[in-house]
Amino acid sequence: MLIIGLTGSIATGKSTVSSILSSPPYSLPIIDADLLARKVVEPGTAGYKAIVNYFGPNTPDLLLDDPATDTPQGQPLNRPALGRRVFGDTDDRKRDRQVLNGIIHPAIRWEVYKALIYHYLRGQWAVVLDVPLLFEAGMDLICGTVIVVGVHDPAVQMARLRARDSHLTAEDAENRVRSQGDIRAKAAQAEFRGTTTNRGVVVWNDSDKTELERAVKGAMASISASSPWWWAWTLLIAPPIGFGVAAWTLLVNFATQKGWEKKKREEKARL
Ligand SMILES: CC(C)(COP(=O)(O)OP(=O)(O)OC[C@H]1O[C@@H](n2cnc3c(N)ncnc32)[C@H](O)[C@@H]1O)[C@@H](O)C(=O)NCCC(=O)NCCS
Ligand SMILES: Nc1ncnc2c1ncn2[C@@H]1O[C@H](COP(=O)(O)OP(=O)(O)OP(=O)(O)O)[C@@H](O)[C@H]1O
Repeated sequence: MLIIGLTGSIATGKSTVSSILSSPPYSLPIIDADLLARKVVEPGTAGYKAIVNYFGPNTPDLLLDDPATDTPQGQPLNRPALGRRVFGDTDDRKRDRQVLNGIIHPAIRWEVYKALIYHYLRGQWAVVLDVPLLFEAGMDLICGTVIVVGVHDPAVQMARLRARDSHLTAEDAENRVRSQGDIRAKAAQAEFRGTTTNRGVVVWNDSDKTELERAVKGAMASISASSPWWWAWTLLIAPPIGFGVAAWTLLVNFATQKGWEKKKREEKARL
């Protein structure tokens, strides 16, 4: 089964690409990290308790004060309030973001592995792993292909973000955009994996949605040509081959990650 990592920056169009890929003619299953990130912090979970313990004492509006949303396990998190604590580029925000990531990411990873096993056993030829922080969380390691969805103009990205999330102030939106790495760096990292082998694909989403659909169609034509459905069935029917291929993918991705880190270090040293 081919694992297609789908990433980008905030509001660059990952979910839009996800919904294209989940519809015909592709009809691929989607594992959405943003949804899992919500599931693992529902009232009563270990993630919820850790967040309330750490952020509760100095975030008075951390929990929703609305009887309609209360659960027997407690009041749900007030996500915009938590967002204001962790998005931004001051040292405090960065530290708090690291703490939140440390609580949520291991739980998301576990949910992702369970979902991957489920789709593998169902004989899917490919599955889409929609993870905004795919590279940052090191999840590119398990992907056969990584698609980065990017927008060249930050003003377009900001306008789409504010049109979609109208509850965010201009400052909240700025802080969210600044909390993510530069999209050009993510695109370069995908290209470094190898565009000719389809291990890394960049889809630019600067124009309208019809243009985006066309770009996705082009990308999927070459990805599916290099990983046909009968290959997924071979991997399922012959588990030793499946495990061998998975181990090989991990090894190649690990070497690529190390190569990328070395390149970044050398570039930094030259400055
Ligand atoms: C801070 C939270 C509560 C804000 O929730 P809210 O509903 O307002 O936003 P939502 O979850 O829809 O996120 C919107 C976008 O923000 C970006 N984003 C989310 N978390 C992070 C993060 N830790 N660092 C950088 N960008 C992030 C992503 O592009 C995401 O798609 C929430 O984003 C969260 O729990 N983040 C930590 C978990 C995480 O890293 N999620 C991303 C999946 S890997
Ligand atoms: N090509 C496009 N033209 C116009 N609007 C677009 C285009 N692509 C996406 N959008 C809109 O921009 C907004 C952000 O897109 P989307 O939700 O897909 O981004 P995302 O990368 O998944 O965001 P997030 O990181 O916040 O989850 C949505 O309202 C979407 O409908």
